[in-house]
This record gives sequence, structure tokens and C-alpha cells, in this order.
Amino acid sequence: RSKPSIVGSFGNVLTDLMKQQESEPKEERHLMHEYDFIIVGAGSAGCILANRLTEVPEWKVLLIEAGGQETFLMDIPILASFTQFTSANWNYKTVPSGTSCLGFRNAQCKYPRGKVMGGSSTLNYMVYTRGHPKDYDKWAADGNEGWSYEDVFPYFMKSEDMTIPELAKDTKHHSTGGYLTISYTPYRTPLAEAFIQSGLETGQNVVDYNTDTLIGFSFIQSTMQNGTRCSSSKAFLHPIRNRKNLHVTKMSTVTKILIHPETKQAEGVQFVRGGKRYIIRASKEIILSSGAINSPQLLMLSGIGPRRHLESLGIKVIQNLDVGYNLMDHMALGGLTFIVNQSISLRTDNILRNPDNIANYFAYHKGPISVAGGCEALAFYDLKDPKNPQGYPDIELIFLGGSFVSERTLRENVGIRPELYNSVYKPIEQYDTWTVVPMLMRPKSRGRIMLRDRNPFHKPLIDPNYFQYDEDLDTLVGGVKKAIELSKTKGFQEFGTKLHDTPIPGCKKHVFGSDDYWRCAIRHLTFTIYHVSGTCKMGPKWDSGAVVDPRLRVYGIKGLRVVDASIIPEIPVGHTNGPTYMIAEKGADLIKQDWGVTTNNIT
Ligand SMILES: Cc1cc2nc3c(=O)[nH]c(=O)nc-3n(C[C@H](O)[C@H](O)[C@H](O)COP(=O)(O)OP(=O)(O)OC[C@H]3O[C@@H](n4cnc5c(N)ncnc54)[C@H](O)[C@@H]3O)c2cc1C
Repeated sequence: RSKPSIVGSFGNVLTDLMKQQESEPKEERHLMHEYDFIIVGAGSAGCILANRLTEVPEWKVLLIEAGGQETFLMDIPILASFTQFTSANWNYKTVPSGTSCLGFRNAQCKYPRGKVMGGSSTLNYMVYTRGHPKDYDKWAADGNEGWSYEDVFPYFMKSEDMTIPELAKDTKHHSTGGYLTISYTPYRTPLAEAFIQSGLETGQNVVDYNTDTLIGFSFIQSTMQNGTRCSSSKAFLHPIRNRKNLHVTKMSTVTKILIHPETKQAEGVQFVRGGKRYIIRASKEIILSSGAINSPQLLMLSGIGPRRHLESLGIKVIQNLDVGYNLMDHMALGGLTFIVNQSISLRTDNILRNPDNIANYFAYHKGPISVAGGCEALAFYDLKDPKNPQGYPDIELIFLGGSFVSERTLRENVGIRPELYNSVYKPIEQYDTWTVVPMLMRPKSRGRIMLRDRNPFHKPLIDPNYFQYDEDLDTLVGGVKKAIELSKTKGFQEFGTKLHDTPIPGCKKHVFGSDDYWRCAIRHLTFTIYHVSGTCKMGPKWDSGAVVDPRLRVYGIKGLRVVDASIIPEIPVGHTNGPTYMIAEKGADLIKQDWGVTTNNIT
């Protein structure tokens, strides 16, 4: 490969920019008064639904998105954390709890969500995982007919275009030719290789975690296309931008679902665009795909939710349901930092200052700029059954070839208190470092979303209720110890790896490295892994906490479904974007079946 010239690469920047601008479906200026289907939210789920429903030529579909266009900068992997500082982020924060997020400003965890075409898939770190067969078999066992692993597996396959040759060969578990491109990141630090080696050295296997076997180590399979982000908009909307039966309206915030109080038929939506209020009707259905924070918010604003809560705000109750409960997330310890003695880590400032890196990225979409927010590899463990290669993970370790000190935006993403940063991390800013983020895979704790008031433009209250159960904290401590064990392996010791052992000021009363110290550290540097889900829970009719039935229809209301991460009854083991794609693929088929359209024999 020839060395790219800066001028040539600049030309490629323009090409990337134009391609992104031209490929996204255009804003529809002349909206109709009525559509067959209205989809609220062009996020991970909404873009799939828009694609699959407009496969039926006679259906007219309106896709409404509160955010604006996805830009080519958002598709540059290393800038993943940076995008959170733009208007493409809803900028939510958790309520202060006094028991978690203590090391962040106001003791609040930041809770970013995508407000842009592609939704959170335009902000995320592109890790593509499906979860474990047991996750879905449990959904089915709990009464969600049609959602066992065997039932949902074809929908993971349906979306997929696996471009990693050795994985694509495994046609039992992977497919090619779908809309969603999965690939390895085109660049790896030697530290990521050391991470994989550390797994082998400690008796673990290297696995393809998107099969039935998750326990083991792997480089990350990313939703990445030719070294750039493959958001749900890029994957599912760009290729169908010319379909005449799809209208898209952007910068349009839905403020209410209009439901007839007596017939309980969802009739239309009210939204605001450019300061003007619009009402558009749906002749068949309205589908909420606004994500696990905004879907429950919209339902509650529209009179569907817990009676007492709605009445306390003066909202007329149309249907009393447990909307907003069952909030789940994968929480983690952030800031676990290891120092090395060679310049081999991802230091974002240095990477972006080096013109060769920039030229290489824009010419070939390769090099360190193609690593999404520094995430390179991962490992799954079943700490309760550590010797079982077929175990059910309770911990995931995400490996990053950098840390708080090498990635300025990362520390701002979480809003670390300056005094904590200055005392613990500032003194090691000149060193090369790496991080493992231990994540809790099967949390018991459940949080809740509530309305602040009746104003649709006010942010809802988000209480993730992290560490409601000590068990969650204890499992996470087990994950921290695993990460430290790995740092002592030969592969990492070749780089003189050393755990950074300056204690967090609020945890100095505990001996550094003791279980109590790690519990305290986790309560201070509590990371969300951004997997908010479950707040419009799917369940059978005997489940009093269920908001939607197993065909994703809102209980008690006609013509209204929720199809997004909020229907997840129990959070899968892994990251939630892949499962959300599956939910949307299956949701689209459920809708088609209910309106008498044949569906490719998948179900
Ligand atoms: C920073 C970050 C990193 C993440 N990293 C990963 C990762 O690496 N791997 C992974 O698998 N998962 C990751 N996730 C989680 C994953 O992206 C989400 O689970 C998934 O995108 C959820 O999809 P969704 O369709 O439910 O919601 P979203 O994708 O959030 O879509 C909701 C859409 O609805 C729009 N909307 C909301 N309210 C309204 C309204 N009132 N009117 C009109 N439009 C509205 C929003 O603007 C948004 O576009 C990450 C998430 C974040 C935020």
C-alpha cells in the first residue's frame, strides 16, 4: 500500500462527506395528513422498521426523528466519545442516589442517548454482540411466546453481513448479504494482542462470542463498514432512500400520542418541528421506537402509565400500566488503569496530531483512527462456574488500549470530579496506559423512569437504582480481580504492566486492593455501559409488570406498539444494540403478519 498524500486524503474527506450527505433519506417537506404507519424515532429499531414496513409497496410510512442528520464526523470511530458533546446527544443524567456515581459531578452519572438519524447507534461504541441462548429461552419461559433463542436467532442472521472471512465461513452462526455490516476494527494495539494472550495464558479459549459459546476472549466484532461507523441509518435507510412510500421528518419532536379516550384507539401523533405544531394520523398503527428513556416518557405523557404517578402530575389516565419500571443497565467500574513502559497505547491527542494517521484514515479508513473509542477486545466469564466453557456469563471485561489519561473526552463523558481526577489520574498523564472495564452482565437491580412534570420538553427523572442488591456489587468485584489477574500474565508483563494504585480519595479508609476498596471504587466510578432497557417491559397477560404483549402491542390500547430496547424483559448478556436490531426485525414481521402480509417464512 502506498503512503497516502495529505492532498489526496483531503479529497477523500470530501468524498466521505458528500457520500454521507447524499445517502441519507431527505427531509420530507410536504407531509400527508395520514399515513398507514407512523414510527416515532429513527434509532436502532426505528430505521429497521422503516425499511421493513416500506417493503410493502402499498403501505405509506412516516418516520419521525427528533434529531438531525448524521454527519461524516460521527462515523469516524475514534471520535465516538466526542459525539456525545454535540447536539446529537439527549444529554440525560441520573438522579443523585448517594450510593453510586459518587465520583462524578453532583454524584450523577451521565446518560447519553442519540438524538440524530440512527439514534444511539450513531453514538455507540459499535460493539456487536447478540447475547446468550439462555437469555432468550428465559424470555420465552417467562411466557413470551415466540421469543426463545430458536425463534429469535433467524432475525440476528437476517440483518447480518459478516465481513470477517473466518467467521463468515461458519454459516451455522453467521450470514452475509444482510444490511448490517460486521467487521473487525482494521487496527490493533500490541496491548490488545496481549489481552488475548492473557486469556490463553490463564486457561481461557479464544471464541467467536456470537455463537452459543460466549465464555472466552475475542477481538471485538464491530458494526463497522470499511473502517467507518455502520449506524442503523446507514445500514437500513441509506440503501432505500428512494422508496416513495417512506417519508422522513427530522428535527421533529413527538410530544404526544393521540388516543381516543373511549375506544382507546391510537389515532395519531402530535409533534413540533421548527416551532410549529403538527398533527398527523395513522390509519393502521403507531410504533414507538424512541428508546428506553423516551418511549416510556411519551407513553406517560399520553396517559399510559402508573395511575398514581400520572394523576399526581394531573395527567388523565387512559391505561394504567407499569410504564417506566424495570429499568436495567449493565453497570461497571471505570478508571481501572494499568501503566506500561512503552509507547504502544492509544493516546487520542497524539494520534490526531500525527498527519500520517489522518492521511491513512482518510485514504484507506485504516490505522488508529479506526478504533471505536479505544474499545478493542473483550472477554466473558462465568464466575460462578469458572471451569465451564459453556457457562452463562455474569461478567464481561472490555479492553481499551487507552484510559482516562489518554482520552480527554472519556473523562468528560462521565463528568469525573476535577479533584478526583487531579489526585488520582493527573500524576500519570505522561504514561502509556490501558484499561479493562469490568461489566456486570446479569444485574438484579432495577431502576425506574418517571416524568418530572407534564412538559414534553423537560427531561424525565432517571433512577437506575444501581447496587440495590449487594450481590451486584460483589460480582463486579470478582470482575475487577479477574482484570488484575490478567495484568500479571507474561504478555502484559513484557510491557512492564503495573496497576495504577493511587487510591480514590473517598475510598482511602479501605486498604487499596481489598474487596471493600473495590466496592467503594465501584460506587465512585460507576460506569453505565449505556444499555438502558426494559422500561416498557414485554410480558404475557398474567405479568402485572408488562406494558406490551409478546406481539409488542401496548396492553389495553389499539393500534399502538413499542418496538425498541424498552421492551426487553430481562437484559441479555452482552451489548444491547444487536438485540435491539433483532427485536426490530422480529417486530416488523409481527406487524406484517397481523396485517396479513407474508413474511419470508422466518416465523
Ligand atoms: C454512548 C453509547 C454507547 C453505546 N455502546 C454500545 C455498543 O458498543 N454496543 C452495543 O451493542 N450497544 C451500545 N449502546 C447501546 C445501544 O446503542 C442501544 O441499546 C440501542 O441503540 C437502542 O436502540 P433503540 O432503538 O432502543 O433507541 P435509540 O437508538 O436511542 O433510538 C431512539 C430514537 O428515537 C428518537 N426519539 C426519542 N424521542 C423522540 C421523540 N419524542 N420524537 C421523535 N423522536 C424521538 C431519538 O432521537 C433516537 O433517534 C451504546 C449506547 C450509547 C448511548
